[in-house]
Amino acid sequence: MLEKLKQEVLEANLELPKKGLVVYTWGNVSGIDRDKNLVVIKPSGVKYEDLTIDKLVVIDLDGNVVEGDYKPSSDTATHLELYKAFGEIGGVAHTHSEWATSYAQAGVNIPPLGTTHADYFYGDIPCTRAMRAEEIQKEYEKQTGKVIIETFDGHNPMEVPAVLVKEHGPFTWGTDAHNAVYNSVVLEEVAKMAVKTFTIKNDIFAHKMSQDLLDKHYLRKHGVNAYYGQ
Ligand SMILES: O=C(CO)[C@@H](O)[C@@H](O)COP(=O)(O)O
Repeated sequence: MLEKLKQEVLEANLELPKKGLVVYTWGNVSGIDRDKNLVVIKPSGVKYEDLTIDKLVVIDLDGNVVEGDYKPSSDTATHLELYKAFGEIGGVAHTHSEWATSYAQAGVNIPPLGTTHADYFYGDIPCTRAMRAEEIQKEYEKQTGKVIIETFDGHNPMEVPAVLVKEHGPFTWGTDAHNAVYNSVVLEEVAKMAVKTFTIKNDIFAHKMSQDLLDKHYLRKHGVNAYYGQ
């Protein structure tokens, strides 16, 4: 069942160590079949070098395992909350990539400083609020998803397909599992450049890019009259 989606999710997961975004088992990727409302996700705690298609887990939107012999990722409930709230997304990725996680640990949004950011993210990449004790103690992973959704209240998740979960790390999403990982790669580069920019000169007022340039770069790629590429 879902062989094409499983292949996509396998390749997207394997892309994480290839791009240097995960160490050991510090991440996971999933993809959804919106017709069947089924999600394919990495099994929990399985090393990337041991990951094969038959180890992926198929779950329904309530988290019930429909197919697979392994336990799904411990972050499954977070992925499911995102799929339920953001109807247009087809894939979710989570990593502990160094630069983005450093922002998450500092509890600071990544502001748009230049066109690299603006080509993919139409504004700040937000950091969530800290999780409350009761959210940590009960249904922690589900509550993590809810805190992300709260952070995006009133904002289009496709315009900024990434979030920094405070004291934890980044989640990204996209049209499918590959696109979610692509956004993780871009997020990491943008986070690294932001740290370096502030290291050279620590002045947010000097660096925050103009709204005109942010509009130009985001909309020429993603707007109704986009003209970037072929
Ligand atoms: O966030 C964390 C740990 O802090 C997890 O995402 C990471 O260890 C991966 O967990 P899984 O192996 O997917 O269960």
